[in-house]
Amino acid sequence: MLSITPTSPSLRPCARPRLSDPPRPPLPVVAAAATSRRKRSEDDYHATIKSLNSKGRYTPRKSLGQHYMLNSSINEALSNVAEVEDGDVVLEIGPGTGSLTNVLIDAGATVIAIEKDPHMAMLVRDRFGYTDQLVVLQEDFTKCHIHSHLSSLLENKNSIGIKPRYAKVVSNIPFNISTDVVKQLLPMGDIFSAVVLLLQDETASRLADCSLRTSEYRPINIFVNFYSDPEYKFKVERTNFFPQPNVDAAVIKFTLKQVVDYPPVASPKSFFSMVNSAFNGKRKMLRRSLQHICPSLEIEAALKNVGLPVTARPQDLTLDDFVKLHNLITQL
Ligand SMILES: C[S@@+](CC[C@H](N)C(=O)[O-])C[C@H]1O[C@@H](n2cnc3c(N)ncnc32)[C@H](O)[C@@H]1O
Repeated sequence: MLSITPTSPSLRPCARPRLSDPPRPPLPVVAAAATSRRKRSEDDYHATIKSLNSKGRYTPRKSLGQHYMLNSSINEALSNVAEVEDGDVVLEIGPGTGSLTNVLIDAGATVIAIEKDPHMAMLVRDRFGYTDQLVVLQEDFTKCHIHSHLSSLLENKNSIGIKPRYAKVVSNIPFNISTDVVKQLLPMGDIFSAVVLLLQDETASRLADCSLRTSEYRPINIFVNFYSDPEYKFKVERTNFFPQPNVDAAVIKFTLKQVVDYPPVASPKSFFSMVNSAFNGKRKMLRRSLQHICPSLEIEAALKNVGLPVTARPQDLTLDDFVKLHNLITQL
């Protein structure tokens, strides 16, 4: 006989939307999702609305990119892409109502969640008050000292009695801080092994697939490939969020390189300064845009040495080419 429990999503007492609720979005679609590890989904549309109403704050804040995930299978897929397992330490940026946090805690992780909105920080603290697997910091991620927060957690033994060597990042972040998040986290291969993010689809595609000689090829592509191996995982339709954004999203995984595996440059700072100068004069040939580093003739000789034409422009160079060029012209 079929037994129905109060936890069946469609029968929970909170499942009735208020009259003020916006129309229910169409059935969410995920282009690809990993196998679900949990038996039930708690954070659907009704649960999200109930959660927002519970603190007397129903209207999501656009300035904070508050688009809440309504599809637990996508949260499961994010966790699976990061291979979150018992004893992991996971950083979550912007937990919101805690739908992804719920899945991460369920997978056995200790989560450090950084939430800028004080109401949402309070909400998520209340929701998971029963467990010591969650630390909530009410801070702006772009301004916080993430390294020191994480290092102290990694020094402790985890729930299965070992000290985890690396933490992971798993987050559905506000689209407007994507670049800041990527720039801040990717060079942290000393504390993170993987960074799995739900980003705007177009941004995820641009970061994962950088084709030479296109207008999308930018210094950020050199940066991403210097510090990580990026992989576009799957597209997430906009109908999966409340409120619905104007664009689709996608999951991207950055497997972080450890410091010993970074391309061999004497100083990443001087390397990226050269790359930025090269792209600042995008239509200019490198023999002109890098003239402030050394004379044109020497740049031409270095380009030939790398196997490139003397007329090369920044969008013609791979990461490897940039590394060779940098090492040649800065060691002259
Ligand atoms: C796209 S929502 C995702 C919420 C939740 N993770 C989910 O999947 O439903 C982004 C969350 O990030 C928070 N947020 C926005 N800017 C932030 C910042 N600079 N630092 C930390 N959290 C931020 C927002 O308040 C919001 O809760």
